[in-house]
Parts: sequence; C-alpha cells; structure tokens
Amino acid sequence: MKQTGGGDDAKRRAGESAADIPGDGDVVGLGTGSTAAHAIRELGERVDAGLDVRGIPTSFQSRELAREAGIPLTSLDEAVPDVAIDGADEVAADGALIKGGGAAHAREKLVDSAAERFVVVADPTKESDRLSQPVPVEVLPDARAPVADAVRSAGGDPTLRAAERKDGPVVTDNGNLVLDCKFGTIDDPHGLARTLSATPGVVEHGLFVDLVDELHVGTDDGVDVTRY
Ligand SMILES: O=C(CO)[C@H](O)[C@H](O)COP(=O)(O)O
Repeated sequence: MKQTGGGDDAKRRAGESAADIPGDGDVVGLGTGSTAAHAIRELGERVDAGLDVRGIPTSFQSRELAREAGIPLTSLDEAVPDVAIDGADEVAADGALIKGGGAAHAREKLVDSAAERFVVVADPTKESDRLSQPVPVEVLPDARAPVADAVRSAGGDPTLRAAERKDGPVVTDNGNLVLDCKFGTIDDPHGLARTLSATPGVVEHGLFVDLVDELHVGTDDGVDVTRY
C-alpha cells in the first residue's frame, strides 16, 4: 500500500543519510532527480570539508549539480563506482524499482548496476507492495511504432512522453524517445524486464530488478534503512 509522508524534507533526509556512506577514495555514482540531488549537494558539502571522492553522473542534470557542488568527476571508462546513490519512482517490498521519471534510466541503470553497492533514496510515497506505475521505456526514434506494438502484445498501454515546455516529445540525454507503458500491477517484474530487454529498438527500460542493496527512506523525523 502507498504510504503518506512525502515531501522535500523527507527526500532531503534520505539524501543526506546516503551521503554519509562514501569514504575517502571512493567513486560515487550520482543519480538523477530531486532526492538524489539532495545527496549530491550534501556530498559537495563534504568534499568542501575535505572528503576525497569522485563522482560519475547519470545525466546532464546530475553532472551540472555535481559541478556546482564541487565534486570532481570521472567516468565508467576510468573507474568502477564503489557506491551509487539514486532515486526511484516506485519501490516494491522486495526492492524492485521503477525508475525513469526523469528519462535518465538508461545511464542510471548502467551506473547503478556497475556499482559495488547500490543505494536508493526515497520518500515514503514511493513505497508500494507491488510495482504498478507505468514503466518508462527509452526507444530509438525509429523504433517507436514497433516497440509500442511489442508493448501492447505484452499487455501494456504505451504513451509517447510529451515535453512540458516545448511542443513535441521528450528527447533523452541520449537523443532517444520515451514510451511510458502502463501494465497495471506487475505480477512478474523479472519476466516483463526480460521481454522489454529483448525487444529490438529498446535502449533501456525502467524496471530495476535484483539490483538494490540498500534503501534509505526519509520519514517525518528520521530515516528508515532496509538492506536486501
Ligand atoms: O529515475 C529517476 C530519473 O530518471 C529519478 O530517480 C526518479 O524519477 C525519482 O525522482 P525524484 O527523486 O525527483 O522523485
């Protein structure tokens, strides 16, 4: 069941709690979204105070934030992340996630799955018994129609994500489009993840299964930590 108690304070508590994790010498995957942004800003404060870390951003947004926060950057070509800190749109009881509300899930999955330890930061509104939010699917621009057909065949209802401040679709940092695919309650996230991954033209989908090591949920007065 969905929880109440969200809001920016809860997100900040979660982000600051996760920013406690990296130690000197660590490489940190920097997630995307408003909750991960709190972690990035807090990490920046710690870098200012002498912490020696390097960040690997998961999006244009997290790169900009990290630069502003003064976090030195590196890439997956140079280093393996010791820890990745990232947000989520929905977190199931077993730690399965839906991500991609910011259309950054392709690079997020790349960085988060490469990390030795993947830490999710969230507020209580993201928690759910079973996943039921639409699944964002990043597609090559030419693949929009065939992927939409494949999603329908898999029982989903795809909608091309529209941009809010321009006419036309959202274009990802990778130059692709996003289909938000409603499947209702997802009974078999592993099976659906396999089906989407095997569909030609799909760059990446927002189902993150068996990836999370730790969940930090900010509450009204603290942070609940779950380890998987
Ligand atoms: O997956 C994401 C971006 O692609 C974000 O992590 C997700 O949308 C959560 O965002 P927020 O912390 O702002 O609620």
